[in-house]
Amino acid sequence: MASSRMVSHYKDYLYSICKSEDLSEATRLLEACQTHGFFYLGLQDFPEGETLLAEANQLQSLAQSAFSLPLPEKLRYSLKKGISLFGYKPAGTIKQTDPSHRPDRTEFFNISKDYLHYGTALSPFPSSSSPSLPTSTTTPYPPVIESSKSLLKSFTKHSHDVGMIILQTLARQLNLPNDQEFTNLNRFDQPSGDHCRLIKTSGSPQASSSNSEKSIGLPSHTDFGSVTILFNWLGGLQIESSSPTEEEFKWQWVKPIPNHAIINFGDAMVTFTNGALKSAKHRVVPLPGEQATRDRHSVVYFVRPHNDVPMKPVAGFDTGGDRVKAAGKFSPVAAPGKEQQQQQQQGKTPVLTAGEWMVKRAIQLGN
Ligand SMILES: O=C(O)CCC(=O)C(=O)O
Ligand SMILES: [Fe+2]
Repeated sequence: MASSRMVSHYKDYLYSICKSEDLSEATRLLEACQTHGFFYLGLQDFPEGETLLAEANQLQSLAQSAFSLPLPEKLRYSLKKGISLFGYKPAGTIKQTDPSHRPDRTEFFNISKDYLHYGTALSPFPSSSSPSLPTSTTTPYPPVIESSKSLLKSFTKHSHDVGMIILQTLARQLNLPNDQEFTNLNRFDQPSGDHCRLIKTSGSPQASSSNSEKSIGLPSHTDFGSVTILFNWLGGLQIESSSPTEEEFKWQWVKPIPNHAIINFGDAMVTFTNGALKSAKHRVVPLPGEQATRDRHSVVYFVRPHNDVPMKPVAGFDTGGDRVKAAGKFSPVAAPGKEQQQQQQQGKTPVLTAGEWMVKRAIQLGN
């Protein structure tokens, strides 16, 4: 993909970009975010980057152990659609976004940052939207995951830090009056949907033939948070081209590059910038060639706006006119409930909070 040239080195480059010492790299970062919504981030040769790479590798091993548990055991930790984003999702549950409604081959564990660091918040959803939610249980994850808590804590903190540097850099590049404009909406110490996701996409002996027609790795979707920091080791990820000339070029491969993270933006950033930044559609397809039968693991960290953040453009992008719908699918303007009607009567545009918005997006995506 064209953005493969857009390779930044963690801290060194990004901090220098923040200090405006490397304007050309910062400009390319902004361009990648406006066009592809994806870029690679080199993590080698810097202590902090090497640490994050090592943590991602260890989490890949953890994923292998966690997914090798028997299905009934994994199902004991299932996330509850529309109730909690966190927990286990079995394969075959996400069909809505695939045009042929093929079942997905991906299972994952969503592990809450708030649970890891603050011991709370199995649900990121504000109690007003879901009054009967449990907010914590003692063992929300299998023992193999629970016993890796310190690794998960470290990975989530380091990944969040990377996300904040990127957001600060973008705020500068977009000439926002305050370069903390985006980071202030994604604070680590606030209750949010931030989480680490461990993923397994199953290979299958028949994967390269007719079976591949009947299932898909992970259907086309946009992420709905702010920044996604993704580590994968096998191919299969594709993004929708920003300028497809012909149908066969509609999807572009995003191959893993050793020692790099893949960064992409989610729909929250589209909302905050009223469309100036892009959240690209992406999917995971059955692996090409000799990789076809191999199980594929990914490790992800999702930075999401904290629960009480209003989902509306930030100062500078709030033109007062029409608001862009993130991914063309879902407008963060609230459906007129009682509170929203009151706001409308007062001449205000009703706006969902990030917590409320994420419930709707999660249900829409089938998880
Ligand atoms: O596994 C991958 O490479 C992509 C995963 C992904 O897009 C997601 O979890 O949202
Ligand atoms: Fe994704």
